[in-house]
Amino acid sequence: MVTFWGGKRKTLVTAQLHYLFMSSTWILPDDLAVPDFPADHPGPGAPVPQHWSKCFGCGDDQPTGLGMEFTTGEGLEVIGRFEVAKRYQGGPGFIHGGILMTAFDEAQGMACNAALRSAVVTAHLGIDFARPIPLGAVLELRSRVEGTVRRKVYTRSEARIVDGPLADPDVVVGSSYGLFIVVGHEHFEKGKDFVDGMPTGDQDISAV
Ligand SMILES: CCCCC/C=C\C/C=C\C/C=C\C/C=C\CCCC(=O)SCCNC(=O)CCNC(=O)[C@H](O)C(C)(C)COP(=O)(O)OP(=O)(O)OC[C@H]1O[C@@H](n2cnc3c(N)ncnc32)[C@H](O)[C@@H]1OP(=O)(O)O
Repeated sequence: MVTFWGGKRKTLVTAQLHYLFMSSTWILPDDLAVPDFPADHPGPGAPVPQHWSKCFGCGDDQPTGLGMEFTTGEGLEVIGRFEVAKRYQGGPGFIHGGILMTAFDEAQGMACNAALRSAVVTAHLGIDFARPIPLGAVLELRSRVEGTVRRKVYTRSEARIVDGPLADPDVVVGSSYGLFIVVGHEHFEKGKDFVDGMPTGDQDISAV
């Protein structure tokens, strides 16, 4: 077992390193509050809209991006999918680790947004790479909010290959834990001189 301090704010992270199982454990705070289930939640299987069209993770107007598509899962879970394109190659034949991390970032951010209906940004993200993921694989990421403390949102996610090469829905090929922070519109105001495109959308949070 390895214990270390992660992030500039010293989030305590304990990683139990095993070779057979996904095993990192992120110690959650004792005062974690579980968010209420939104009254207008559509139930499992409903599409979750992109949060804005130019997003590298989910945007449909971002040709080099991941193009992740999301649906609601059971409870507060969201399910994201994308195919590992050839341009995401790291080692020969396999996904670049940073691409998988990007996908986890997006998926956990979407889980926050679906559960809390608030804009969030990533403060800290941890990842376990459990299996090599081949080009052409279709990855499914299941993500959820574990709880909140003030503006801090604690999230978790697992990835599986559900179609294409090495598909096995019973095998977790990677997992992630993350800390997101709820922010207001003023956070994105700081980017208005650099923004590429004009964020619009029917979600209030998309009109950055
Ligand atoms: C840029 C892309 C995002 C575009 C989003 C567009 C629309 C958003 C709409 C909805 C979102 C929907 C889906 C999202 C989908 C994808 C997500 C992608 C998200 C990203 O990819 S986003 C890019 C990377 N991300 C950043 O660019 C953040 C840079 N950063 C900052 O902007 C500040 O750093 C900030 C705002 C994080 C905090 O600053 P702040 O001044 O507001 O608040 P403060 O410092 O007081 O922290 C409050 C409490 O969090 C604790 N805390 C803070 N940081 C911590 C850390 N690292 N470890 C442990 N604890 C930490 C403190 O200790 C305190 O805790 P306590 O309450 O206990 O005192």
